Amino acid sequence: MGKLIDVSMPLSSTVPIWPGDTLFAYELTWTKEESGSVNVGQITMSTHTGTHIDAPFHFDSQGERVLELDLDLYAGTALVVDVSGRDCVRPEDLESERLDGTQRVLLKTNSWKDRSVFPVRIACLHESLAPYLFEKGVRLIGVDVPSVDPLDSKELPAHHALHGKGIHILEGLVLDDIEPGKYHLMALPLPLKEGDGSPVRAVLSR
Ligand SMILES: Nc1ccccc1C(=O)C[C@H](N)C(=O)O
Ligand SMILES: [Zn+2]
Ligand SMILES: [Zn+2]
Repeated sequence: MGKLIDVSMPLSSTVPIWPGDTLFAYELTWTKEESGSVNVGQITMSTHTGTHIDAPFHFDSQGERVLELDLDLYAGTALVVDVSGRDCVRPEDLESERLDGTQRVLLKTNSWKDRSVFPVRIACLHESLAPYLFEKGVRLIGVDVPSVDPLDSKELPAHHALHGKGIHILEGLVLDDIEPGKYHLMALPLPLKEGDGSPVRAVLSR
């Protein structure tokens, strides 16, 4: 396996968050001077900050929580596909790709240009993508935007359609410098027992 390429958003007080959601904060509970031995930090954040996964519980109250998710979903071969320029990604946009046998597909929409602010508009996934990807054997879909649905959607058709086909969701990847093609992905969630989502450190290697 080659060198790891980081495709995660750095977490700091300036990381853009979903409007109205909890701001990211890191602070020291005790400085080395105060404790006499060590600096000890604490973090406060929404589970949907930066590069993260959605557990089905995020949009389905009966759905699985983070700790119940199969870790194998988040580690293994992944195909990076360039779908930039599409408003809504549909099966025909993926027809020329060799998806068969790829359990993980990462879509490079290039629609979140300024990572210092939360986007106003992003490319989304059409719900018909779910049965198409399912037929191809895909189990994880990753995107370079904060959501697989339009930002103002309440019904979340893509989230539900993907979940209905057992396809899990990874959001907020940084794919700007990644050439389309086949990689090895690792993006493991934290072992949050009741979590509806989790930040991940997502990496690719050739
Ligand atoms: N963090 C939020 C706060 C309030 C309302 C929605 C969200 C979301 O993250 C939903 C989004 N559909 C998502 O893809 O995860
Ligand atoms: Zn999310
Ligand atoms: Zn989501």
